[in-house]
This record gives sequence, structure tokens and C-alpha cells, in this order.
Amino acid sequence: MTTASTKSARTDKAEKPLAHYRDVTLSYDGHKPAATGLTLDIFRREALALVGPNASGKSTLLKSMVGLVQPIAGELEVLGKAPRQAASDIGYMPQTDEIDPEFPISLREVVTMGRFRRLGIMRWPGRTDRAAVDAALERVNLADHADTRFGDLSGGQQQRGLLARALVMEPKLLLLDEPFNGLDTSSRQMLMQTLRELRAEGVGMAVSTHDLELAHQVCSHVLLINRHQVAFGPIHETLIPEHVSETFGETHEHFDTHEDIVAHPHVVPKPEKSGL
Ligand SMILES: Nc1ncnc2c1ncn2[C@@H]1O[C@H](COP(=O)(O)OP(=O)(O)OP(=O)(O)O)[C@@H](O)[C@H]1O
Repeated sequence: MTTASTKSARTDKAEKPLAHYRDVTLSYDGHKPAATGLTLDIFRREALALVGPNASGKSTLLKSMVGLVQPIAGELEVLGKAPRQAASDIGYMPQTDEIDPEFPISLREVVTMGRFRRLGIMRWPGRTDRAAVDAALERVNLADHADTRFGDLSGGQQQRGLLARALVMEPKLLLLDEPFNGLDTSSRQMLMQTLRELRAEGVGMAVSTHDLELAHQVCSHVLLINRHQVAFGPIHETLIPEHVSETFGETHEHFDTHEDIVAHPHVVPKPEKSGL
């Protein structure tokens, strides 16, 4: 592990981080570690790229920020609280979604599902909820498709719809698991633009991706992981050949510069699930 870059480079900041991890170990069953040595901060307006091979712990780290995976060691806080207590201020877009494309549910209904935690049991969406849904659909350029059946939308539109569902709570912290997967060029551009706008408005985010070029274009910081944290820090200083090689194996040895890595994002190997 590269200790210099796992240290927070922003200890001078007066504001509190949205997410704060110190030497955290995460586990699904309370015993076997799924990810170790996690030390990071995410502040407002920052976007953290989570980069690593398959089964390296990226989704696990995101899940821990909403309390779906528990720490068995270390110190972690999200919005100054235990993650579950912060859930109403977090927007989470999981990697795969549970919505059956055959299910007769409109895009508006999918996005409204994002308000449920705030609505509570036995309450119908009110005017404020409907306005928040409209605003979220507007934000991802899907207002014209509000009443379209979710399964009839294109893959890119569905992805943007799920982003709207994550945004409908007006989150302070946005967690996106592989949001660019399967998107065509125009949908990618649109999504990147939306993420940049959200950052400018003060939202902090963590984005898992295999695509180093996208990480570079959207994110201010990077965390490299392969079950154990390899490095964390500002993206220009941290997404360097030594760290990429250490994370993915020796395949990147022939890349000498940051530009080489960014120019060849798709050569990143994707090893089989380790089953560790
Ligand atoms: N629900 C679960 N229960 C137990 N172990 C799990 C569970 N989900 C993931 N794991 C294990 O945790 C480890 C990290 O997996 P994780 O899904 O976080 O990787 P990832 O980097 O997001 O992978 P990918 O890029 O393929 O999505 C793997 O060993 C995986 O098998």
C-alpha cells in the first residue's frame, strides 16, 4: 500500500467531510474481510473515482456508505453519522437494478420510488414530492418521457432515469456504481455534464468505474483498490503507472505517463472473481 497517498491531503479543510474513513475493514458476514485499509475523505464538490479490477471491493465500499455492508474495524462516518442514519441525504444508484423490464411501471413511478424513504408508510406523494420528481426528470433531460413505461426506454434513458431516482432526494452525497456501463457516446456526455453540474452545486460523489479516461474527466480524486486500498488522493497525482500496476497487476508496466494510462483505459484487465 502506498501510505503517502492514502493519507488525507486535505486535513487543512475547515469543513467536515461528507464521508470519512480511517483504516476501515468491511465484511458481509462479520468475519471475512471484503475490503481492507480504507482511508478516505469526500468533501462537498469533490468526486471520488473508485478504480479497481472486478471483485476488488468498489461496490462494497459504496454499499458501506449507505450502511448495506458493515465495518468490522476502523472508523467511518457519513455526513457525521453512522451511514444508516444519513440515508435520507444520500443518493445511491446501484450497479444492477431490480426493475423487471416487463413490469408495467412508468418512469415517473420509478423516480417517485426514490422519495419513499421520506414519505413514510401510508402516505401518498404530495405536491412537493411530485415537484421533486419533475425536477429530477428535468435534470436528466427525461421530462418528456415521464409517462413512458420504464422497460420501453433505451438503456441510456433507463440509466438516466435511475440517476433521477437517486437525485430526487436532493442528496448531499451521490453514490454511483458503474453509471457509464453500456451507455452510448451521447448518453455518456450527458451524464458527465450532469455530474459536473451537480459538483458545481456542492454535491459530493463517489463513482465506481473501470474506465480511467472517464474517471479523469469527471473526478477530482481517485481511490485505487484491489480488496485492499492501494492509493487515495487527487486524481492527477494518484492515477499514476505505479499505482495502476499495483492495482491491476503488471500489465501496465509499459505505460510511462498519466497520459498513457488515460489514452488506454480499456486495456485494464478484468480478472475473474477471486472468491477470496
Ligand atoms: N452480497 C455479498 N455477500 C458476500 N460477499 C460479497 C457480496 N457481494 C460481493 N461480495 C464479495 O466482496 C468482494 C468485493 O466485491 P465487489 O462487488 O465489491 O467488487 P467490485 O469491485 O464492485 O466488482 P465489479 O467491478 O465486478 O462490480 C468480492 O470477493 C465479492 O465476491
